[in-house]
Amino acid sequence: MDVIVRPTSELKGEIGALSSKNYTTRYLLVAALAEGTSTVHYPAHSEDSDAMRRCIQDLGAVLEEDDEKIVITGFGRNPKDVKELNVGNAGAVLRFLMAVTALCPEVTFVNSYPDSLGKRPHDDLIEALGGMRVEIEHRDGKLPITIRGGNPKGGKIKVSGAVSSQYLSALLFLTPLLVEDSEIEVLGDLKSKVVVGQTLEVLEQAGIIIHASDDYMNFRIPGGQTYQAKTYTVQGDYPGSAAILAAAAVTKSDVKIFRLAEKSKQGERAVVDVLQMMDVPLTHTDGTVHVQGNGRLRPVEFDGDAATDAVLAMVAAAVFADGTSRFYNVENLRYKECDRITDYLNELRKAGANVEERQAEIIVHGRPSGLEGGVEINAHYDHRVIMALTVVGLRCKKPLVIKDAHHVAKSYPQFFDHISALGAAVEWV
Ligand SMILES: O=C(O)C1=C[C@@H](OP(=O)(O)O)[C@@H](O)[C@H](O)C1
Ligand SMILES: C=C(OP(=O)(O)O)C(=O)O
Repeated sequence: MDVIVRPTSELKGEIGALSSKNYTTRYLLVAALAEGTSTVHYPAHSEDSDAMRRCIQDLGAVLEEDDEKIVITGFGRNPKDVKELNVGNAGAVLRFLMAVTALCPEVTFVNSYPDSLGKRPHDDLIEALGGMRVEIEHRDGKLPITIRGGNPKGGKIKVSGAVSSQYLSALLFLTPLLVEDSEIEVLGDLKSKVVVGQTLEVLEQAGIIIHASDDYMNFRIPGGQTYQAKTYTVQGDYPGSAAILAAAAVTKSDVKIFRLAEKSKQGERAVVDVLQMMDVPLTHTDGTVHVQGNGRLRPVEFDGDAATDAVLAMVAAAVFADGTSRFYNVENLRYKECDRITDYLNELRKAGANVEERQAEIIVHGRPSGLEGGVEINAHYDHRVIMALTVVGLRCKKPLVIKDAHHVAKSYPQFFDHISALGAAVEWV
């Protein structure tokens, strides 16, 4: 399904933030790894969180849910001997479960999104697991992937963090369950380092002990641990809310988003600071971000690795700034649902934006007078491209048609409902 985004000058109203995708996937997983019954309040409902829900059920967790919570009885360190798992298009879910299914005799992860997740690399995790007595069959580091485990070993483990932090997080979920102690050394750079903080926070809440160096490059994990059954509450999601905040920043607006904790470990919380640096009038108190935009923005320079899933939304805002913005240290955006540098900038250019790419940088020459628009946008299966181009469409002179906009449901199925409730002229066709 496609969406038409028509020029919209004003946004007004209040919404509750969607629930965090990254915390939901983590809480569901630690609940499944626990022996006993855990409760997750306010879980996200999106394709990615549903993928984790489906897979842990396939692996033997028992779930009961109502509108507000999921009650999960875990399988502990004994997942069911399942033959096949389908994670949809969810990268983090795939990587976390590639590690956890090392406890199973043989599981194949199918390739249901050949043009998106099917193109993403998993070599660094495959290599690390390979050194842990796990045999892996794969197509050049990509899906479909078969994991033959059963009795993985700990000890000294090395993993590269240069492409994704998800490989390290995956090993942090698995290693506490191993018989022996483990030491994980991260090789090269560690990208999206802040997300590892979310993994450690959740592991600690689940009663797991991990000794981490301050720079997250070395870890000591005692073996033989048990995940405890607990009650968790999922916080609001900054990466999805970043798109709504960017939309409020590029229009004349009076928009409030509730449930965005000031003290969150989500790196994308930085979107609030970045918009402030861009002179967008806003306040952030008691978990509410209140934007009173006037459509005028100053350019900004920002290390995007600190807020990886909000970069596209911030770039969309910078498209209308009165000068040149630069988002650097963002190479790993190339290894997401699409190449979020080349593919995304091509779509922005179609709409009329003046943008340049480097291997690890996005440069935006702002056009405060707005863009021409009047074109069709290829979503590249990417929810964040869809949301960012919606922001841009609000300030195009002619409508943008976003093809296959239903892929927004990967993280934020209610996105178009929320933005239209604020007054954006968007329509499904
Ligand atoms: O661990 C996680 O849940 C995630 C880690 C990040 O990926 P990378 O570490 O690959 O950048 C982020 O972009 C993704 O949306 C979710
Ligand atoms: C990249 C993302 O997710 P994943 O890596 O889990 O597919 C995202 O949500 O933007």
